[in-house]
Amino acid sequence: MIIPMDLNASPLPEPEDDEEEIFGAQVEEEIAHEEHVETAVETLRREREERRQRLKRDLPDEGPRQRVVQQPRREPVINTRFYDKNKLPPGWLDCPAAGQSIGYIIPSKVPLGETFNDCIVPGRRYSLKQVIHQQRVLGRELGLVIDLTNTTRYYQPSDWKKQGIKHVKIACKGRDSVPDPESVNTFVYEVLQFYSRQKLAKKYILVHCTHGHNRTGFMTVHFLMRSQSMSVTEAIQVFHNARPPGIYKQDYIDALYAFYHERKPENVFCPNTPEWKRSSDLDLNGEAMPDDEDDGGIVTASQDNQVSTEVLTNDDVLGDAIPWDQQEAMRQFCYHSLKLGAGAKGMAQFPGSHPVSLNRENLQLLRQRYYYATWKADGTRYMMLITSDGCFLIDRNFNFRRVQMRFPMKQTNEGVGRDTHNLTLLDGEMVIDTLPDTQKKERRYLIYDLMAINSVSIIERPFCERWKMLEKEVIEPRNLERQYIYQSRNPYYRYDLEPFRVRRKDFWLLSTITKLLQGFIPKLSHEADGLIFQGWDDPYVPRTHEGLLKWKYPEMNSVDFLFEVVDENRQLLYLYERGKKKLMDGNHVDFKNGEDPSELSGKIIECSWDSEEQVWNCMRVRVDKSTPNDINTYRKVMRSIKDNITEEVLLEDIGEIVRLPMYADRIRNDSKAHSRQHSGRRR
Ligand SMILES: Nc1nc2c(ncn2[C@@H]2O[C@H](COP(=O)(O)OP(=O)(O)OP(=O)(O)O)[C@@H](O)[C@H]2O)c(=O)[nH]1
Repeated sequence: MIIPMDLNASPLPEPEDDEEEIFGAQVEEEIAHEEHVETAVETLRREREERRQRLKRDLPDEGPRQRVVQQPRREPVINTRFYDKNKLPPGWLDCPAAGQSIGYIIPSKVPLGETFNDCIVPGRRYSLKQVIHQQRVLGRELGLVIDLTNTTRYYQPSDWKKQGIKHVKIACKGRDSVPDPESVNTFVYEVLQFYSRQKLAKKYILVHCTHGHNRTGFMTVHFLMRSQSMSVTEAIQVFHNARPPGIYKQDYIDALYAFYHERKPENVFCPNTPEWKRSSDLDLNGEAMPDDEDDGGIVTASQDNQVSTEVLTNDDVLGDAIPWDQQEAMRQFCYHSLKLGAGAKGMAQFPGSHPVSLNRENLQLLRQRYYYATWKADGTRYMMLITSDGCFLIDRNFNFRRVQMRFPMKQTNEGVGRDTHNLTLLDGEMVIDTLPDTQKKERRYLIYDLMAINSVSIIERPFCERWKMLEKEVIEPRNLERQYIYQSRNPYYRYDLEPFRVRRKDFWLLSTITKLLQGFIPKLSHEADGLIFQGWDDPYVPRTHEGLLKWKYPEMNSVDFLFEVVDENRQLLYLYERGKKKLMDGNHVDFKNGEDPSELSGKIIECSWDSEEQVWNCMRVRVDKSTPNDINTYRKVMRSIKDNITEEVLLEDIGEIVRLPMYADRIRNDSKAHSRQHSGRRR
């Protein structure tokens, strides 16, 4: 999306005199005992003022200000509970009102309601009405205000609405932390939605925190990063130009580089704290007093920046939450790409293709169609949607979460084109690899299918074509850019800081299945629980795909039950039948790993069948699933258990299959093509 830049707009006029302002202050809930509080506040204020005067007298002019910038901030000496509800935010008065527009975003300090008038002389007021008026003078109509302050005391949001302006509150603590990723996602979504809805009349978005620098800058930079091809340095500079000195908290700047996996260039410096902020309020140590909501202490940069000591598990929740509406729109895109028609709002189910268990009957399919095999990676299933403003993992519950990844487009001959993929839909398994040399654990997304590329559905194309496109269009451009990062559009990007690695899954000719089973799988650096047989010419079939076959090691054939414990520790096992719970009478589970059954009541448990004891064994709790298997899946698993296709039987059968003429010819051709490709790569 291209957002017109309006960086040369003229500076704003000074705030005008008060024109009968319309706000009443909102009384903060926590100030319950007003009289007591006001006396305490008065005393504290007087004491602080005395200390400030003393410091001003005793210290040379620049002394304390230097220390403000260089020393780590200490805890405030005043209990913030005693803040006067009409106290001006420190530095607010001298802080410039608003910056120049960045596209349609106008960064601003918080406008204050009329209850603040006693503290502000006419001529220095900046109320909601004045904001609207000032922007009108500059030819801008406001349509949306995004309020990032962490309080409701500054003005009444309903006053914006009375003027026909939408108000969105995204409360962000300014102290001790950068805005959290979910708030950032909400901000970017709100702005994008606002842009996309107003086709003709372009209205502007006022974004404010308390002073319109750090939180406002942080959010604006995120928006620029996701809506345009920019580096973090460029985006920070754009904000700096529009609202000097821009973001002036070092940790906010570091968090932005960390979030977008970019190396910070050596010549990037954090601006000094502006004069209006430094001289506003000083505490006993000569440091700037924090506002109750804004400013302050030690900021934690994104976790990517820190050395991680976490233990990786397949059940970890990956990525950041995003607004529900955004998920709903992306669900519809998936349904559309998979040609499923529109899913009922809020009711859509995970549409990914699902294999069926191999039995003696469907084993015959291998003789009728041309198949390849691959190991059945045992991690967590995710589809992935890459869009220009982010990359989203889609779990089995059809929930979307954002992960910070980069998927560049293939370079055209002209070397121009869009920078990254937009609306490309993939399918795969997230596994945890243990690196053989160091035993270090690393997450890897093994992609095995490509269903849409840049918004074009390709599900009807044969699998072999989709799989080749996956390599050419998605994997190769990433690898190339990674290799030649210094020549890329963003030489500061660091793929090694992404939350997981990415690879295309390999598929093996059926003639090499013994090697796959006995040589390759045992050496894999992640778990595998069987094989997948993939029809080489098959389309992508959403939901159950009767032609996509899974073979599991016999002891790993499993069913996911909904488990419940009722009175007197009676176990109940449920499956689903036409979307409703179905009690599986006569089934019983053993908990050989010492789990307490009563604690698992209400959970989905994955069980394998012990044919000697005629009982189910609980293997694990499926935290990634909210519904049990369907009765039909259960029947297929039971059939596969009964048919008992052992490794031996399987290898024997496939040995026969690959001698069939249809296989023999294609295998010969494919082998030649593979070796040509490999020798081409080696050259
Ligand atoms: N289609 C396909 N699926 C694979 C592949 N490798 C691993 N899988 C996984 O195999 C799963 C299907 O096997 P099941 O045994 O039915 O599923 P599960 O592992 O118990 O988990 P559920 O998906 O919850 O049923 C898919 O959902 C994928 O997560 C692959 O190469 N192709």
